[in-house]
Amino acid sequence: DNSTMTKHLKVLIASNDLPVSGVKLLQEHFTVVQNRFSYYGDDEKVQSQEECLKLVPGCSAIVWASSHSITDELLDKAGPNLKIVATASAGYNHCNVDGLKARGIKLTNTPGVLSAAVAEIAITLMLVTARRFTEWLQQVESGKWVNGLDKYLGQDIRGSTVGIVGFGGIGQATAKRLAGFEVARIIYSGHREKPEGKALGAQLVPQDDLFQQSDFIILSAPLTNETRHMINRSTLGKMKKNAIIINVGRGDLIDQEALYEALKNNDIYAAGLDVTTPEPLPADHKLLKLPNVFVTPHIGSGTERTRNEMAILAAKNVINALTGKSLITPVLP
Ligand SMILES: O=CC(=O)O
Repeated sequence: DNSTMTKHLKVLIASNDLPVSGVKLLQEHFTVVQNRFSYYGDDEKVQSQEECLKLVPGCSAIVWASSHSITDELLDKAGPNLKIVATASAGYNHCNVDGLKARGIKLTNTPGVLSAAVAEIAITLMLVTARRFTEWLQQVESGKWVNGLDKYLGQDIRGSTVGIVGFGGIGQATAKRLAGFEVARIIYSGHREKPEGKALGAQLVPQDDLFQQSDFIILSAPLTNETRHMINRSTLGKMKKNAIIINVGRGDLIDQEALYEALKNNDIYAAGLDVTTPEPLPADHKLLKLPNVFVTPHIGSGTERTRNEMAILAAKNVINALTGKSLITPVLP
């Protein structure tokens, strides 16, 4: 145990909601300062940002646990001690990679541990959109059921073609979970063939083919300049009338205005979104008025086990970085 060697190092936990398992692990090794305010939603956003700027000077590490952006101002305020930012998320589009790179600061994320939980939400959203839960739930709430044998019929996952955009950990975990659903085909798009594809019965196809052939299109790609608005008027125009889009990646993978039009005109069948632009999506947003949309509030990794594993992985990356060991899940080594 060399924790006495590191106790003088200060670590900022930049939000008040990191699972306590991660907080405790960090406290065993470092002097931990933690944001008292919530970074999710908007209520305490300004206080939370101010608190971070106040606490960060002299810190050797920051554990980031929100989808808000890491600003240059924050990194400058931290000063030369800052060695690593560990984000408790798989995505790192919000992490100011250029700013970290320019300052020689390491970055880690938490892929892998959350793949199963996010895949479960992808499957959930496939089921609830294919089976028209938005409409059914409205009927239950109003007490007026219209469940005649030929009414409000849904679609089967059985026999369908499922297209997965972004066949990394989450995409593969989703394919794995489809094994019992008797789908006809699993196809995926991306830069290269993945060695795991064969065992999962998944086949690499050009992205346009995926958009044209899929009954379900699952977005599990990271948000980059290349993937931003990959779902747009043009790609929506290639899709089948019964296509269902599931997004468990990032809201900005989709041009939401174009998606709204396609859903409203029934050019496609439905959308299941765990991520939106913005987050939170305002309660009166027009997307939420459509009968063929089901939205969840960015809960992909939200299970007890997964959030704990993410917190611990983030903490372990910090410990390794500050004790000269190699990072477990590096983005910027
Ligand atoms: O959105 C959640 C994540 O990137 O882990």
